[in-house]
Amino acid sequence: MTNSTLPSSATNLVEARALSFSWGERVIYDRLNLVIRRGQVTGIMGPSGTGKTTLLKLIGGQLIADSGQLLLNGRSVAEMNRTELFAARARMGMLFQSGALFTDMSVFENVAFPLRAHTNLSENLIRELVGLKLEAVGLRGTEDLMPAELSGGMNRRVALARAIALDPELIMYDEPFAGQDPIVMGVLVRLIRSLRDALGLTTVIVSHDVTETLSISDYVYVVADGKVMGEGTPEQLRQSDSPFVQQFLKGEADGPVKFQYSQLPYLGNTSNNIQQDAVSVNKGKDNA
Ligand SMILES: Nc1ncnc2c1ncn2[C@@H]1O[C@H](COP(=O)(O)OP(=O)(O)OP(=O)(O)O)[C@@H](O)[C@H]1O
Repeated sequence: MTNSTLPSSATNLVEARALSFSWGERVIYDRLNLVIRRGQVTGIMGPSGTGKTTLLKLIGGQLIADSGQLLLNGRSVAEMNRTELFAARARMGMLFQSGALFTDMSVFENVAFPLRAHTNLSENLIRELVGLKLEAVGLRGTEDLMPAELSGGMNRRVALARAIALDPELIMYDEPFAGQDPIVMGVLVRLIRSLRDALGLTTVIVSHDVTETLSISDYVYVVADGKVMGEGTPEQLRQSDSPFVQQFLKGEADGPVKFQYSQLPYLGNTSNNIQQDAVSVNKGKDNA
């Protein structure tokens, strides 16, 4: 088979094809196209509220597109049954912004949690694997500590060890640097990169921390107004002549990117608005 006849899933673990998604009246994605290439670190950047977390939920099959497709290993997430979705999710590690550990469980139990939920491994093997994952994030020996005894940065690293417990093929980080001091940020940048290098982990980072995301990514999408406004290697993006991209990279408040919550006119806190919010929250598209 020549390269041109290979299916796109040979190189692309995830593909969004003309993907549209709205919360109520609010359009989050309007025929979005992007790919997550195997073994690469892909950064997805955009102003707050553009729908970066929503995209991770679409990839994880917790939300389903209104139209277009979200392909995982060449298969449409919308067409997977519950068993297939459960299996696909077991191959994904997610590190959410809150990075929440179970506060009433030790570090060991936190990292062991996905192993217990998804496998029938013996207690000895679980102990071995938890040790290896903690080693990978530089925290071997912390097994018996409780989350409250750890610093914020250590908490995040334990959450990372938990996210890689099942040797995922894809790991997704939602704002991994948010609220961390520069030293912890540096540690996380190196850790994310070294996990990619050591395990060949396909990695997605959604973030609005420009410097860190550009320093870590092989390929970056800048998303705003439901579309890809710019894409390329970090170097290509820095040289982009798109005003959107330049405004975003430089963190300027004035320019083509609107840094406001909603493009709908402000109507005051009327009961209509409250009803509208309730409708979008209850829209029932959650597939979790
Ligand atoms: N369950 C929901 N019901 C209604 N609207 C929602 C829901 N979840 C998210 N939204 C809206 O969708 C938009 C995108 O949210 P999302 O969390 O994906 O953005 P984001 O880019 O990750 O933002 P941030 O960078 O601030 O975390 C926001 O305007 C948000 O209010």
